[in-house]
Parts: sequence; structure tokens; C-alpha cells
Amino acid sequence: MPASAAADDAAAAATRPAAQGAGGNDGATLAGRDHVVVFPLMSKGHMIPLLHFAAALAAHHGDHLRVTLVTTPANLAFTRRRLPPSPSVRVVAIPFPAHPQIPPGVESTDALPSQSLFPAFLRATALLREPFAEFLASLPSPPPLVLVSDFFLGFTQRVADDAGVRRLTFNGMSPFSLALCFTLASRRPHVGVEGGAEFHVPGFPDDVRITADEVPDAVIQGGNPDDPVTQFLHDEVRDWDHRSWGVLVNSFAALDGDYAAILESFYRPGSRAWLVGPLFLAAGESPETKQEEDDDDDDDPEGCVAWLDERAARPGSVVYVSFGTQAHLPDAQLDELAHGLVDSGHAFLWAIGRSGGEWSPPVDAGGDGKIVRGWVPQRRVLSHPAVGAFVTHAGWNSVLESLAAGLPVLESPPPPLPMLAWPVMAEQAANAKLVADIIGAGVRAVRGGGVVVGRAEVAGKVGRLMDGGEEGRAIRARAEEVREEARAAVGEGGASREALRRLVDELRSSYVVAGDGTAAASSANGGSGKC
Ligand SMILES: O=c1ccn([C@@H]2O[C@H](COP(=O)(O)OP(=O)(O)O[C@H]3O[C@H](CO)[C@@H](O)[C@H](O)[C@H]3O)[C@@H](O)[C@H]2O)c(=O)[nH]1
Repeated sequence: MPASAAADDAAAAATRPAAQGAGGNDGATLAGRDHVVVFPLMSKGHMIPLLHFAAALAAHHGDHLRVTLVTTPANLAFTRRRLPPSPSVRVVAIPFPAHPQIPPGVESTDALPSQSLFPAFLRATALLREPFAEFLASLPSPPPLVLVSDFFLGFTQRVADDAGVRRLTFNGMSPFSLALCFTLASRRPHVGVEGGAEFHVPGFPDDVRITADEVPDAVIQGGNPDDPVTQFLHDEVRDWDHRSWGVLVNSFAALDGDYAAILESFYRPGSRAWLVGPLFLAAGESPETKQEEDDDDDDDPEGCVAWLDERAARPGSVVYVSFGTQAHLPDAQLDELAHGLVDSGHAFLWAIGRSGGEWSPPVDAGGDGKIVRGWVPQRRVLSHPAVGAFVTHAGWNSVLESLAAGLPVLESPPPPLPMLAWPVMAEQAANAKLVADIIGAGVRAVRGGGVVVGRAEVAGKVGRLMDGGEEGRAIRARAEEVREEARAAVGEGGASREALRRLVDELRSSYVVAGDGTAAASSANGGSGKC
């Protein structure tokens, strides 16, 4: 273990001489692997689902598996709050590497002073390779059953290979969006297609048609060799991610499992996509949800729930607005959004976070508009009866949380919220397509390179969702069906619960021990197969 690493408890510091190695290919170490190491990217949209994955393992496999969550010191408090107080789960912190462009103490993407520092942040995380390898080597024998790590942490594949440990990659996206982004990036069917013209994506169902302005930014940027994130992915991720033993996916078969096979085709032969979500439901009653019930002030520093409680007498009267933890809108767009919300005539709660910077609203909504720059307990907000619609950037966690709002805490939650899906960056355009056109759980904001969505569109679409008309009712009914499918997926015998059980079983049986006690398989992650 690195000398400077902090451990959650004394047991976490258990070490063994490096000479015993973590290679794991001697017969004795192959049996009895019961340790899962989880290493999320330090970015809320990526961390939260993996914390829920750790909680799900503890809830359903805690009697025979141990989980170690790896993070950095400034993320410890956030991490601990979301993990169950189970003896089978512990947290280890590795110091965040010094980097000339990243201010000391900034260890999560949402704390970056500017989104332009995201590439530098990623470069800093790549410096965790050595301390992480030391940590893995310090673990007592036998080596871990699996390393579950974010795809941005490409070095973890190399460390896992060296240690003889299988690696599951996780990037927080849905099978639909991953399949779409990978196919567009490799086959490029969008190239040369004029503005509004529809085209077919190879391998996708015939009735799924895409237009050029729906192509996710991640694909557009990926085609630009000067883009610093593209360069990082090229240098540190691409050749490693596709060698993973499998892909952990925060979705469920009934929602977009049809795209899993396309996704799998981009990984080494035999690699499987494991749909075990929605992870916040698979985690069950976590400390997080219990805190939610206890009205924990730390999780609601701005008093959002109390503000909504004051409006509880008018169910469905508030629009909730959030663009997640990474998207930044230009001031001109924030102005139009503010005007549009006020013009809609509905009360709104807007979680603007740090992305609001120094911006101040050009219109005064009086007591009917609350703009919040601190943390918002989003899952509580989404299930609050006063809230009637969700204006969202369509980050995948937000989409799932909206579709399954109210679960698992409320037995009979209010109808899920119709979404105005307003993609800003990354794969969000694909999520918006799924939400609005394929699932039918919302409508989309018109987007397009640099185009500001105008106040009239905001007011009009919010009005359509809030005003109790046929469209809003149909969307709610569709979302309610999806919520029941999500509930069933994580329940006893459900597709996601079963996938988690099979994942654990297959990982165990994948470490084959020959009759003489030696390893029958020498490559933990299936050789050098690169797509
Ligand atoms: O004040 C806040 C802010 C965020 N959240 C939570 O933070 C998460 C945010 O995740 P998400 O909605 O997916 O948005 P991003 O943080 O923007 O997510 C990034 O990661 C996602 C998963 O890979 C991608 O889908 C997005 O495009 C990418 O921007 C959700 O669980 C929210 O509930 C809160 O609870 N309170």
C-alpha cells in the first residue's frame, strides 16, 4: 500500500510482501477469490452509480463477497455517505496526484473552476496508475475476484492484467447510447448527411432513424483529433477499454437491452454486457435513502425539500430543472431559460450548481422561482408530489432517476415526471433520443451546434408537459410502465438481479484451476483482443 494512502479501517491496511505478488496465477491463489475492488472516476455522474453497485453487492452478496471502494481523500465523505455500514464494504483513499493545472483540493470534476480543465483532470487521474498498482499488490492473497473501474481510468486495465485480475469496465452510459456512439464513431453513417435528413444506423432496428443534429457530441468530438479529450482517450483509454473482461451497465433489459449485443461486439470476443440496473434500485434501502427519509441537512443544504413542501398543496405545480454536474450553458442560454421558465407561468426549482458561475437571472420570478447553487437531493426532489415536470440535460443517471422516481422508498409513488430532454454534451443527445422518441417518456428541446434554445420554446414545451393535456398524460402513463419494469428488474428473480448473480458466478468460474493446481487460463482479460 502506498505510504500516504489512507484506509477506512485498520483492516484496510492489511498488506503482504510484494514478493508474494498479486499475479494470481499460482494455483493456490486462484481459489477463494471473494474480494471486489471498485474504482470510480471522481465525477459525480460516474461515482454515484458505482457506489450503488457496491451497495448492491453488499445487499445481495455480502455474505460471501467483500467490497473495497477506491477513491481520493476529498471524495471520502461523499463516498462514505452513500455506502451501507456493512462489514463487507470498506473505503480506501489514494492521494490525488499533483497536476500543474488542477488546484490543490480539487478532486472531482464538479469542483473544477472551469469545464475547460476536464482534460487536465483526466491527465491527472492517469497519474494514479502507480499508487493504484501498489495498492492492488498490497492486498492479501488471494487476489481480487474482479476490478470494476471507470473506462476513463484506462490504466486500471493494465494494472489488472499485470495482477491477473479480471476487469469490468463501467462508463455510466446506457446500452442504447453506447451502441449508438460506438457504431457512429466506427461506421460514420452520419457523415455527409444533410441537416434534417434521417439516416439508418447499421445494426439498429429499421424504425430507429437519426438525424445529423442528433449525433451526440461525444461522436463529433471523437472525430476531431485536436480535441484534448479525444487525445486523452487515444493515449490512455481506447486500446485498453476494449480488452475488458466485461462491461458493467447501469440499465435493465426491458428498457434498452436490445442494444447489448451491438455493444458487446465492440469488446474482445466473449466479453459480455451486464445490465444490473437501475443501480440505485439494485442497492435497495441504502444509507442515502435513509438519510433522505431523515431530512438530512447535509444532503439538502439549500432547503429544497422544505421549499417544495410549502407547495405540496398544489401537486405537480413545480418544474424541476437540472443540467447535471458537468454541463455548462453559456450566459445567453441561461438568460433564455430563465425567461422561458418565468414566461411559462409555473413555479420552478433550478439546480444550477457551480456551472452558473457569476451569472445572475435577468428576470425576477419572485417567490415562485428558486435557483440553487449548492447540492440538491435530486432523487427526493424527483419524487416530491409538488414537482410536475423535469427539464434535464438527459445525463443517464438523471434519466433513470426520473423514470424510476420514488422507488425504492415509496410504496406508491406519484406518477413519474415527463421530461424535457435538453442535451448539452457527451452522449446526452442519444439519451434524449431514447427518452423522447423511443421510450416516449418526454419531449426534446431543439439543439444544434451553438444554437441557443429560445424562451418561447422553453415556455411552450414546459407548458405542454405541465398543463395536464393528453400529451402529458400519455407521457406519464408510459413513464409509469417503465417504472414498473425497473421495479421488477431489481426484484427477486428480476432480470437485473439475476444478471448480478450470474456475473458473480461467471467471474468465479472464469478462474479455472487445473487438476494440478495451476492456472488453466493465463490471461485474466482474455488476451490482447482489440476491437
Ligand atoms: O445537486 C445535485 C447534482 C447532481 N446530483 C446527482 O448527480 C448525478 C448526476 O448524474 P447525471 O444526471 O448522469 O449527470 P452528469 O453528472 O452530467 O453525468 C455525466 O455522466 C453521465 C453518466 O456517464 C452521462 O450520462 C452524462 O452525459 C455526463 O455528463 C445524479 O445521480 C443526480 O441525482 C444530485 O443529486 N444533486
